[in-house]
Amino acid sequence: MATNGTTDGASNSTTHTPSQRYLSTRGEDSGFSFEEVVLKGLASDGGLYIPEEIPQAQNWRSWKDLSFADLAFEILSLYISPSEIPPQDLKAIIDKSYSTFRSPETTPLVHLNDNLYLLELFHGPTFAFKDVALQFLGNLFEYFLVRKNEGKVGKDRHHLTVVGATSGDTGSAAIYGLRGKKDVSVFILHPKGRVSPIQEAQMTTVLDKNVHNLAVTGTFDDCQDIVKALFADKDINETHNLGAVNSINWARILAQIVYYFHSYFSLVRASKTSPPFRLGERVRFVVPTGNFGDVLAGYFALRMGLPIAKLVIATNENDILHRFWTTGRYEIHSSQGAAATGGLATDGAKAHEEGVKETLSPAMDILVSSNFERLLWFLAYEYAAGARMDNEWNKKQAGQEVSAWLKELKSAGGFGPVQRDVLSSARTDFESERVSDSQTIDTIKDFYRRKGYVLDPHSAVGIASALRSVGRTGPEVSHISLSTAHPAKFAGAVELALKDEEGFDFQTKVLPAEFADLENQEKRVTFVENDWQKVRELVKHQVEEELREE
Ligand SMILES: Cc1ncc(COP(=O)(O)O)c(C=O)c1O
Ligand SMILES: N[C@@H](CCOP(=O)(O)O)C(=O)O
Repeated sequence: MATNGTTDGASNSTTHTPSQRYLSTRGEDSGFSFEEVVLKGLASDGGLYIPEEIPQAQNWRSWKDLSFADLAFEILSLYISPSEIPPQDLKAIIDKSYSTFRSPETTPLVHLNDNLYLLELFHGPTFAFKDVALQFLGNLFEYFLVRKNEGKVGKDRHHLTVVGATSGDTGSAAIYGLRGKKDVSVFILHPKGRVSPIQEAQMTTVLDKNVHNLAVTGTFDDCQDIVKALFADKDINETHNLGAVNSINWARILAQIVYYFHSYFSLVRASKTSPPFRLGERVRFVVPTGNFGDVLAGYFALRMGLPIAKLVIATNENDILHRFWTTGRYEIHSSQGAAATGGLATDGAKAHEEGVKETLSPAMDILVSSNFERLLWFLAYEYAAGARMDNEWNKKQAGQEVSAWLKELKSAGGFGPVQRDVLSSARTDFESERVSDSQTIDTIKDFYRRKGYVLDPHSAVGIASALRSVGRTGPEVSHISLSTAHPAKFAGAVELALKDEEGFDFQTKVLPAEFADLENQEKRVTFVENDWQKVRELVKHQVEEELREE
């Protein structure tokens, strides 16, 4: 049972509905409040937090004409008890979070052709979909800290030490969500030399005292492992109140559910087909996927009752998820690759070096997708529920099964094949695609030639997958493909695809004014080895310095 935070397990059970109480995917912890879950990030048993129940959006049809912020309020209220955040406060946090977006619709839907639509998620401060959740999470952290620290001074104040790993986009979105905020230090680890120059500049040119960029000699998975090792370390956890900005933090997933509903309603309003798309009709969403956070939010929307026919997972050549949906095995290396190298690599760092491919969609160059664990829990729960009606027993079983799978992933580099019913249940809601770099380039070219539209490489992975999906369903099924970043963030891939196109000029056609001088500005970054204990000491030292200067 939860013991810290503003509410305890006992009072939670009376003031919070089951969808407003949280448990760990590894089964040991339950009964947490939203505030506890947001501030802790990762459960102490190493699991991820999920709501005890997914709420039904009974009135979803009546939300059709709501603004993005009003819709967010309706959806978030199902997961956050008013006894924790009073409705007027939640509304104010949401309004503040989306006031920084450049588009009045926040996440506009663009018609590409026939029944194919692109959901532009990059109109926030850092031009990536991460802003949707991280503007909200930054304001949420601030809200909780102000409340915790009321009337407190000096060492009595609760100081949050945020640690996050990034392959480029989460880092800058988190930094823009938290820069200059009181009582928070932010440490962002990125793989040195493996993020795009604009992404690197977006992060390292922020010179606020509470922002620390660490360039790690390694891959994104190494950075993610360091973050998880810090969360698992009692020492720093007890002294530094670690907080998470990666999608291991439940608030990230929660905020992303909103744009599935919002884009569905935009489609109803702006349908270009005859007969038009009607409220209640089912749609397919296609999601460029790395850490499985974005598409998991779609799964929650589906389970809440939004008519989603399928969620299509679009991976690049780092295709662990596509291989799972194809074979039922979740393995860092494909069995073929393992055979070639004499077996599965069991050393984490070595597995990452050998396994991750550098692609033209670098933000998705991820070997192990952390949020997949959350889906595994729901799959394991359904499997258990098929055999027994006892809800509590089923939850326990699900936690144990997830723990066993994750243990095997760690020790043997993979697990599976999972039970046939588990795989078929995964296939009911999801399909998967793998898109190569050359297909990514062809898609960017093709859409520029046909529509004059410049896709970023991640969104192009989505569109290439969407076209395959349309090939299976026929053109009568509507598809919404998520556009996860502005093309200017990935100049290399975009120029490679379009440099020979007549009249194409990156500076005038793609680059927003906000990026024009970014790379020439003063930067601050610390280089670190791929060693979590060294990172721990650095974090401690820099927080101490920061607090001393206050
Ligand atoms: C531009 C871009 N597209 C897609 C993704 C994949 O999203 P997710 O990790 O939520 O699957 C990321 C990073 O996570 C990203 O930065
Ligand atoms: N692509 C991400 C990787 C981190 O994923 P997250 O969604 O778990 O924060 C990035 O751009 O950093």
